[in-house]
Amino acid sequence: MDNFQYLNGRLCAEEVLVSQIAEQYGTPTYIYSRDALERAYLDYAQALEGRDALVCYAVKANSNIGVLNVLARLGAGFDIVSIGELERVIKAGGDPAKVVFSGVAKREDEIKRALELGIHCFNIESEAELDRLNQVAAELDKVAAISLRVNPDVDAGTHPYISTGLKDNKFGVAIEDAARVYAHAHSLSHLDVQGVDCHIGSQLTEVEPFLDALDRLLLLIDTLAGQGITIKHLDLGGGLGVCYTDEVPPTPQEYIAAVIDRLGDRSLKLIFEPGRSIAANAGIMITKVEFLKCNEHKNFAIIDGAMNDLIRPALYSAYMEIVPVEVREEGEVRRFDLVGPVCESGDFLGKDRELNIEPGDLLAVCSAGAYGFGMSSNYNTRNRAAEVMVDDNQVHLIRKRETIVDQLRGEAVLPG
Ligand SMILES: Cc1ncc(COP(=O)(O)O)c(C=O)c1O
Ligand SMILES: N[C@@H](CCCC[NH3+])C(=O)O
Repeated sequence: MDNFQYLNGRLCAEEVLVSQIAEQYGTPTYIYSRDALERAYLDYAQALEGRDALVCYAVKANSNIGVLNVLARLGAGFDIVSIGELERVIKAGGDPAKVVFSGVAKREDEIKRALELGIHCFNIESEAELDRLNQVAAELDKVAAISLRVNPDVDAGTHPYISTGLKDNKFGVAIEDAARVYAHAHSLSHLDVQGVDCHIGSQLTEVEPFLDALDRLLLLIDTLAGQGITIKHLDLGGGLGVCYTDEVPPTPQEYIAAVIDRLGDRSLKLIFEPGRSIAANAGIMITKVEFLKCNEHKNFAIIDGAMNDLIRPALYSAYMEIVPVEVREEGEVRRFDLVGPVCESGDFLGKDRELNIEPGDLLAVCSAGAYGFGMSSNYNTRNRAAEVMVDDNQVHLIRKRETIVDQLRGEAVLPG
């Protein structure tokens, strides 16, 4: 969180006081740092310099078009999982020729639009999806570049909800079926087999599971070569973790160096789909303490940010660091559960946090740039938060706070 630091006890986003941003834009608000986003992307791009490679930022991590635009300007590619994400990429100035399309159930209309826009590759997750793509491509008289997402049955050692590379998970084609499915893909007239793809999970803090998966994919690539199918690119998905508490994940440089080392003299184009490791530490979410509610068992700090704004703690029991925006000189540190206004006992952003706070104080939830706003909802008819980006000490509103009028647009009562 280098771009969010204290100066004389006051939290700054770059050199802008976070309290000033709160005053201008209200709370809860997501604050992103352009510099942090750029540096995180460049960590990948620079580690791959001199190689045929593509860094496809996983749009789902943070799909704000201001965020996408910052990355597009650096030449990023994008990993999408819906046509909505592709439209965002286009609106943000991204290049469709650098887009890979993941996801287990691409609809015909989504495939059609992606083919018309000329994306780089479809990451296909089942045989049925291969046939669907071939049929839509034939109707449009196009040839679709594909890679198969292979499920290598590797334990990513992460939360079960964000583990994707095990036999039990819905994702990809089982590695033992892959050679047969590739042969089928190769036989289809409107498909061009280009790559092999996998994504074994998110928030990985060790390099070994990635390398285990890589070893299995390399074996598959050699088997396919024996079948006369030449694989040109290797897409290892996303998944590199960040530090939320005390995790020490490998850096992108370390991870990529280990991958390149494993490739030997194979001349494969490399594709990565990082989401969290680009966006998480580029953002915080700020919220205000409304009330303190203390009884003999517990102290609750009731805040104006809730599970609808940031669902990671409620959904995965994820730990997110929460810090005061202005450090109090006086008063006492007490232990609080930080709970929101939503009518659910699971509505908390943090538990048992030692803080010196009073009503009206501002708090910042750290590392909230990924899977924060993008997973927010209108539950309890709450309006979605505002999003701002700090750039060169300027604060830009990149999504205005939603209003109830915005929310009700499109809803209707029955006639009569
Ligand atoms: C196919 C695919 N690629 C990339 C990502 C991005 O993962 P992460 O944010 O962990 O880098 C995901 C999400 O886990 C994914 O499902
Ligand atoms: N949404 C998850 C990660 C899942 C990534 C998508 N496959 C999180 O907040 O940690």
